[in-house]
Amino acid sequence: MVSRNRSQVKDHLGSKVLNHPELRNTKATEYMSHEEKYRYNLSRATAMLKLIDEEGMDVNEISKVMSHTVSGFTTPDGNPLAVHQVMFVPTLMNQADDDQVSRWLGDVFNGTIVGTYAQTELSHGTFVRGLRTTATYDPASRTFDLHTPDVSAAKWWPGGLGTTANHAVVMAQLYTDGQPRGIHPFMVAIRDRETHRPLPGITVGEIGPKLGQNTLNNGYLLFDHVKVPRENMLMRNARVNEDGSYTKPSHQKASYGTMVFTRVAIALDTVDALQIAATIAARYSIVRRQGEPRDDGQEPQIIDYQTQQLKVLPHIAACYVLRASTARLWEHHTHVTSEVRGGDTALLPELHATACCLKALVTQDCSEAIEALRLSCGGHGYMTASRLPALYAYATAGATYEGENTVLLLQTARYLVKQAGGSHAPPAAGSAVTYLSRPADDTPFAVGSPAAYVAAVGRVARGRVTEVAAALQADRQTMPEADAWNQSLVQLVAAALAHGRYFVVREFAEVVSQQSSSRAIQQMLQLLFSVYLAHAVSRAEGDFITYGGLTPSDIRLNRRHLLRLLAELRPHMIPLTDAFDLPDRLINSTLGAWDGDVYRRMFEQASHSPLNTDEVPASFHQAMLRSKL
Ligand SMILES: CCCCCCCCCCCCCCCCCCCCCCCCCC(=O)SCCNC(=O)CCNC(=O)[C@H](O)C(C)(C)COP(=O)(O)OP(=O)(O)OC[C@H]1O[C@@H](n2cnc3c(N)ncnc32)[C@H](O)[C@@H]1OP(=O)(O)O
Ligand SMILES: Cc1cc2nc3c(=O)[nH]c(=O)nc-3n(C[C@H](O)[C@H](O)[C@H](O)COP(=O)(O)OP(=O)(O)OC[C@H]3O[C@@H](n4cnc5c(N)ncnc54)[C@H](O)[C@@H]3O)c2cc1C
Repeated sequence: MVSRNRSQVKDHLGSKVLNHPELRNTKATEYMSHEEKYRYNLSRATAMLKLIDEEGMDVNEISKVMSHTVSGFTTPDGNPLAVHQVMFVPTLMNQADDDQVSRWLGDVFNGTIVGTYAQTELSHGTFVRGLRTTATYDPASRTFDLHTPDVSAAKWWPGGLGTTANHAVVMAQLYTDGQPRGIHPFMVAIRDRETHRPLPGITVGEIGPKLGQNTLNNGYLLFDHVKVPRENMLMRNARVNEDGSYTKPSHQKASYGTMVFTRVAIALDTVDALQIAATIAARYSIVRRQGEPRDDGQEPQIIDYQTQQLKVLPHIAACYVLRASTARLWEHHTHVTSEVRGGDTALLPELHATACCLKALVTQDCSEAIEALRLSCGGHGYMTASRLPALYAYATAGATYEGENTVLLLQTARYLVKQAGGSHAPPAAGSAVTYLSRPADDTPFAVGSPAAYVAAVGRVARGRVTEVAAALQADRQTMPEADAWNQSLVQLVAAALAHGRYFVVREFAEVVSQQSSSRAIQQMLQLLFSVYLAHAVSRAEGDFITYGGLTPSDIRLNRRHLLRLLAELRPHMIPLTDAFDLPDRLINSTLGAWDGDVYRRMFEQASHSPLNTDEVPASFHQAMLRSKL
């Protein structure tokens, strides 16, 4: 048992979620059927929406409340209204014009309209320009004809589409005046508001079981020449006039804006999943004792094994570092979005590049970390009731949806090599890429100096980007662009990740230096930062020798330094995870409860297995005896 002051849910919104009359009583969902799970998660997601509405929350508050969706409390098997909340509503708010907003938003907020974001098709997800659903404008009837040419162009994946939504923002190839105009968003009613039956010309349903998040309610959707009024194309950016004439958007990728927002939201949100996993593994690692008894006669706590410290502690440091940098990205996104709404798109390319690489870096790091934390809990980490499998399934989905990570890193790399080659508009003041046009920071490497580590991370990023930019430039002289690009793909991805790492550590260095409320807190942040940096070097030693200016001797020193830092961090592990302030009901894990009463909880959860209801289950007589085993 652990004795310390119990952490409280200080956060007002968090306690509103936990104590909401329709949410506070939870049920175990493991043994429910697919349909029962969906009904349970949907009713809880609806209660959350009502809460958001009753409280009149702004986007920051919504993001806080939504962050509970990853927990085992609100919608433990996936939130069927997540895409409504995180993509459909933001798309209307940012891509519909003022008239359209006033036409639809009332019904959205009173729950009459429930939507999804229908972009991906069976045969195209990544290559958005290749989508094949068409929206052909007819000036005579002032309608668009929405059509799915064949089954490979069926929409496939949209969350909430399966059985929940009655509307969709559909991304389709626009044709006006016989000309293709590219991908544009359309507001389309897909089910009757009263009966919920699919409307004429619409085929819709759910796609089937997945690795996780099975109540996200992903669906398919086909159109058979469905007529949509002209006023239903979202017209804040591009316009189609009554006569079919077309007005271009202010930025060619304006219609991709929702994706940028969601990438930022996913980066922020995946750190929540890591915080939960880190809390579970930290608590379990002090409760679990196993091995040859020590002098005090007790078997050792597993956290006192050096290998266990390496499996757990760097990920606690990562929670702090990634939380800070994703929060900064969220603020930056809010700023740039308001500029774009005012017609100034100058900051959009860099926001896109940063959102792409942070979404990729964070989801990759968090899913690897959650898997390491699951393994750190041995056999019991494999139990569903530990919650670690679901957290992994959640985080790893983030590596695919909203832009597959490799593809997003290549978007960032495209921006970086253009910056390095001077073929892009120069970066604005405060840009994250100015380091590419300056001489490398030659601060000598020294273990124990976070500033020296940050400089080395910067040299790796700079070295990676300039090297691949030069290789690409050389290849372009001898082969077609697509071949030259393909020739450098692996190095481009590495360059974008190195740039992302540099962004993250610079942001955290600033957070540490600005922290002035308490010396003790600053020292703790410095220790966490040192662990993160030493671990980052240990994971990419080759890069730090090749580009970062470290010698083999520095590498050896860093390995020892990291292990010393872990031993220094170990006594603070529980306060550092308690500080995430995650109540037991949100964590919902047999291994990660605050009181450490692991074994009793494990037995308690086993008692729910339907196979334990009867001493001899009916299946014994029906299957085993009959087959004469
Ligand atoms: C008050 C109330 C408020 C209410 C508000 C409520 C708010 C609530 C808030 C709550 C939030 C908090 C809680 C969160 C909970 C999360 C739970 C998650 C649950 C689960 C959700 C699951 C969701 C998952 C959903 C999905 O998965 S939805 C599908 C996502 N699908 C993809 O992501 C496809 C990827 N593919 C591409 O994005 C493109 O295909 C492609 C690769 C870019 C190539 O695009 P292409 O058109 O070929 O362009 P290029 O030729 O490569 O580039 C040409 C030029 O354009 C440039 N450029 C390309 N892009 C862009 C871009 N964007 N922007 C700008 N520029 C761009 C490029 O830099 C280049 O510039 P240049 O170099 O020329 O200067
Ligand atoms: C849980 C979940 C929820 C989702 N929700 C939604 C939703 O609400 N709405 C929606 O519209 N979609 C949704 N999606 C779809 C999702 O956005 C796509 O699956 C994702 O964008 C990846 O696209 P893809 O499936 O075409 O992958 P592919 O592009 O087919 O990826 C396969 C492989 O090809 C590689 N590859 C592809 N293109 C390139 C390239 N140019 N260069 C190098 N490598 C490349 C990738 O790196 C990857 O290794 C969801 C997906 C999941 C898993």
